[in-house]
Amino acid sequence: MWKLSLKSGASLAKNAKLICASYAVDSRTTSSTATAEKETPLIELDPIATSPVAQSTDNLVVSKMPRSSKALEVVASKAPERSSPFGNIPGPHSLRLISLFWSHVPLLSTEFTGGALFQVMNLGKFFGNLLSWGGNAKFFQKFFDVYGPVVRLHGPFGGDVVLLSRPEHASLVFQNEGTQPVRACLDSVDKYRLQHRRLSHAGPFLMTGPEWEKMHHSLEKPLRMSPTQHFATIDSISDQFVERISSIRNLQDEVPKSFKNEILKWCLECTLAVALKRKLGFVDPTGLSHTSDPGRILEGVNGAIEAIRKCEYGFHVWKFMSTPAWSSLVKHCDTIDSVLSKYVERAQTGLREKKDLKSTQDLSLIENLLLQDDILVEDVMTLMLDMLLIGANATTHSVAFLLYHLATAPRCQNLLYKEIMSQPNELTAETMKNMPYLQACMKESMRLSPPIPILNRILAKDAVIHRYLIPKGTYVLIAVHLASLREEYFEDAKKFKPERWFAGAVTPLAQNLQNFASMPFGHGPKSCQARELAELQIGLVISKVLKRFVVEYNYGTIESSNALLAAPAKPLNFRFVDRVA
Ligand code: HEM
Repeated sequence: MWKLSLKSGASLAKNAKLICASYAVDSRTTSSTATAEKETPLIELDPIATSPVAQSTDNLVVSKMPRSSKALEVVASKAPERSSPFGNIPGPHSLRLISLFWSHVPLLSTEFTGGALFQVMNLGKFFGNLLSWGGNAKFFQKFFDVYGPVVRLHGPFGGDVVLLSRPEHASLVFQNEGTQPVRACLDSVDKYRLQHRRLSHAGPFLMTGPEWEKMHHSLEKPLRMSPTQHFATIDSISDQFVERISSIRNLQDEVPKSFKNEILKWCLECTLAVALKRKLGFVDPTGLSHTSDPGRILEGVNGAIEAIRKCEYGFHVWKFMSTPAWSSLVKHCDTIDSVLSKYVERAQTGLREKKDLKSTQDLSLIENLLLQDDILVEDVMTLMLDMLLIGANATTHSVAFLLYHLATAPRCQNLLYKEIMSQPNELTAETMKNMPYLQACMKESMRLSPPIPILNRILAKDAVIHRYLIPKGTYVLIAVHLASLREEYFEDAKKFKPERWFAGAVTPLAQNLQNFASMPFGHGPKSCQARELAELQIGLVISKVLKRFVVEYNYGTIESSNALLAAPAKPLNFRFVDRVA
């Protein structure tokens, strides 16, 4: 059905070869950087070995992220004989000065440097515009433009941060992460749970080691089953959302500027429907009362996200004294917790009353977890909070950006509409798998606007990256958004071109590189556990919306905001025009 542009494939294949050369050079031992550029690659990568796992849908294939790349493993096994010491990695002097100053203050940790980095971005004017805030996650590019592909930010006590963006460098970090990778994030949430609430664990996003593995394992089956198990509920919530769009439009068919909140309500309803197996009424056609349970959760989620952003992206003073942002975080997380605890108690009572429980098939996600001996009730609570704060917000932003990209690419919107109309009237989890253009649109939108634009890891082992020896324990930030916008990996990188994801559009080798250049759901054992659920929710709601409306956006370009969770930086006053039958 869909034909592919092999022209772009040829050019990407050429780029892929160049990048292969750079893998080889990175992992080799050379004393001179100058001669390295001229050397031929040590290893010719086998395109078959590097072919990504592919998901076949008739004659169309949309490539999936490979769990690990054999080609990259081969490269990693070539141990370097010589490398440049960590201290040689270039980085900004202004941050070095700041770190010296702050090292006199008895606080901080590695995350301080991350916090300072974002703080300094806001103060960019004091640093000759070098660090000026670009309005979105692309600000890292300024560091790479000045210091090259590997940048070191100096931490006060040696807890330095290394910035990376190239896929070949990211892949080396992932190869070194082992079976229990460590992701450093959200110290404020960590403190709220472990110190303020005195819980035993910090939640699936923040946990590490064997405790994380246990939680991860417990979540695996219920999350894998949830797209089929809860399809009908998500389907009906999405129908309600379409009705809500219809009812909140003005005479010009535009929805209010606060439309993102409407998407969030749809998403919270879907997320809690999976968690609790009940609808709470977020997408009520008559609107939401502030005092209702869904109203309080919505306010709590919006408030908590804003408070976490303030805590994480400033100096971490809240670690030592209460600040307004910290108090707000506590207040909003407590609110969500108090509402949700009621539902968890009901689930516990319900389980006690259920006699002869033969199958877990019909249980909600939290019932599934409550039945497991080694999962505490407080773990279930933190999981739900993580799902609402991080999962639901990431899904909301993905829907918002996909609507925007389709609105500004009418040709693609039209092709997708045709694919939707070629499906049976009632969509199912199975028929949705047979919608390759929809899948390609989702992939392309998340490439251009990933909801989580920066991945991070604490290095589990020493690694040689770009011939620098980076020690175990270093905090590494990977600006995945930047890689996905580079021409070496994606021709016409800034354009929305879903067709680029079809099998055969590029060589398998180039496709493998693209997969490491665009990682919206992360990579490896710590990658997103709810990817299939999130993709189903997004695909279903977009299909329903496009079936009913033509979507337009008339207010220019929407960039991503500068945040851990990248949100659309402008109001989403889309125009939804009824399709003429
Ligand atoms: C489009 C929506 C979503 C995106 C783009 C997304 C993306 C991500 C990313 C980038 C990570 C970190 C990966 C890494 O460090 O390698 C992650 C982790 C995770 N996500 Fe998602 N996510 C989405 C929706 C959801 C939803 C709806 C849920 C829950 C219902 C969820 C549950 C999780 C969990 C539990 C983890 C932690 C996995 C672990 O560390 O064991 N995500 N997600």
